[in-house]
Amino acid sequence: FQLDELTKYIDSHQEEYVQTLREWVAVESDSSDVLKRSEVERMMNITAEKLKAMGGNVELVDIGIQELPWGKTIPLPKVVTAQFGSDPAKHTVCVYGHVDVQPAKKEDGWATEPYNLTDINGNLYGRGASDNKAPVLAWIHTVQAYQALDIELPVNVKFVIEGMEETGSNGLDAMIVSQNDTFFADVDYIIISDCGWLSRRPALTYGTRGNCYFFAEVEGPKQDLHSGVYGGTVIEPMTDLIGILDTLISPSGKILIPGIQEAVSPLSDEEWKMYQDIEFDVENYKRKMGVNRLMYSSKVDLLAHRWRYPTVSIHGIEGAFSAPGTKTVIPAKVIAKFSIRQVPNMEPAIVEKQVTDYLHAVFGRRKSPNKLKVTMVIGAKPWLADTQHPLYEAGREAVKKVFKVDPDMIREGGTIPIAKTFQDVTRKSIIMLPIGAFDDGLHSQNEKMNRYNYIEGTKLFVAYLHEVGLIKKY
Ligand SMILES: C[C@H](N)C(=O)N[C@@H](Cc1c[nH]cn1)C(=O)O
Ligand SMILES: [Zn+2]
Ligand SMILES: [Zn+2]
Repeated sequence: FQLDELTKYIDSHQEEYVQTLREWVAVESDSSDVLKRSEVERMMNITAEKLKAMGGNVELVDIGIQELPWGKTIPLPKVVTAQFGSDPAKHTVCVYGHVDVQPAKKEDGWATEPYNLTDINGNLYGRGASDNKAPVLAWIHTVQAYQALDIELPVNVKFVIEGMEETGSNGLDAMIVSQNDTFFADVDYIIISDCGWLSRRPALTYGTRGNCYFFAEVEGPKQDLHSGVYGGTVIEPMTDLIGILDTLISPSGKILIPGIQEAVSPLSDEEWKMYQDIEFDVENYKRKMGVNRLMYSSKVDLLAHRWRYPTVSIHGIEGAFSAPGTKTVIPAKVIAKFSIRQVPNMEPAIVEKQVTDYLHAVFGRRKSPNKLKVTMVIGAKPWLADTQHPLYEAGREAVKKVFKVDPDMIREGGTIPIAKTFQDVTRKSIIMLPIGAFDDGLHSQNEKMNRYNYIEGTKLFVAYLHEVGLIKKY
């Protein structure tokens, strides 16, 4: 296996790889903002063109429309599929990734322009750099490196690249179902590189949490009111909303919604031991976040609550006054956005009912004349893999070859909404092979991808394809 040759090729092309990442980051492909939809479309076209230029069999698949909360519809961004090689004697892997991003504005507190990739001491700052543009590019460059050196690909490689992951992968489930007997028929394994390591040690990821994302809307007066003129006489929607939000989770992190905590299996002795053996520097974790105390102090508790217990997060309130200044208004309608990260044994449909029933019961006790509406807008399931599968063995070997260490076996607290659908519909095995660093700041200000992770990650992918090619084909 010509790993040295491929490694040299990757090293000598790193400036070109960074430049392509710069071009990709410059596209504001924020899928949560419908006004940016044309940018997401542009990003899908750029991705398709890149794969076509490499000789792939590429399609832009129409996945229908998105229903917006206010009754309108808009087309969903097309999904890019591509294929390199169709040798029946080889395994076929399907690499999944996304090229949409979370929102970002300089005034959120970025030190650099979020859509202008900026290299500071080998940190490539930019929205979507780590989540998930660089890892997608690293996979594309992997195929390109094999092609450029005229080294036969050890496996057939397919790609599924989408533009709606950050809003729950709308439309992708249906596409997988409809193409299960066509595009996915000859796929043996699915590879996802959309998460990060836990420390400086490379890792293989075997689980993700799901996410149930809710809107809770409280509507009262027909329009906003002067708080001096009307305050004290009107029952304020915001007060109702804050009141019910405060009943979701206790200050010590206990979820108060009946049925949620009860569905979760306790940590087994084996898991406890595994977590205990993982390298995880709690002090560094706190320092990186800029906090002096966490919800738990032990490493095992922290990892368990990050990976395999559910949690509630409150993200924001639409309609609330949030600009600088001192506007004295009583908002007429406010919509809270909160989500529950769930774990195996929890079902989004059941969580939806538990949350809706509970909030209506709590709201009912307030005897408010205002109206409450609770909607679950994303119901993404958790995912768990079999770490004894040859895909993981191949991962361990590839990490050892490239980084000269054994990988950590970790779970991811975040969600890859489509992972469980891939598993259930295609019945193929999945591996998550992350290349992001532990401190990349996904979804946050100053997101970055380390040049080191980007380039060494590409080498890892090159080695990984070789290892998968060695798995016995029955
Ligand atoms: C882990 C992955 N890179 C990611 O950031 N996923 C998002 C997906 C999501 C879940 N609900 C809405 N979007 C995440 O975990 O927040
Ligand atoms: Zn992602
Ligand atoms: Zn993300």
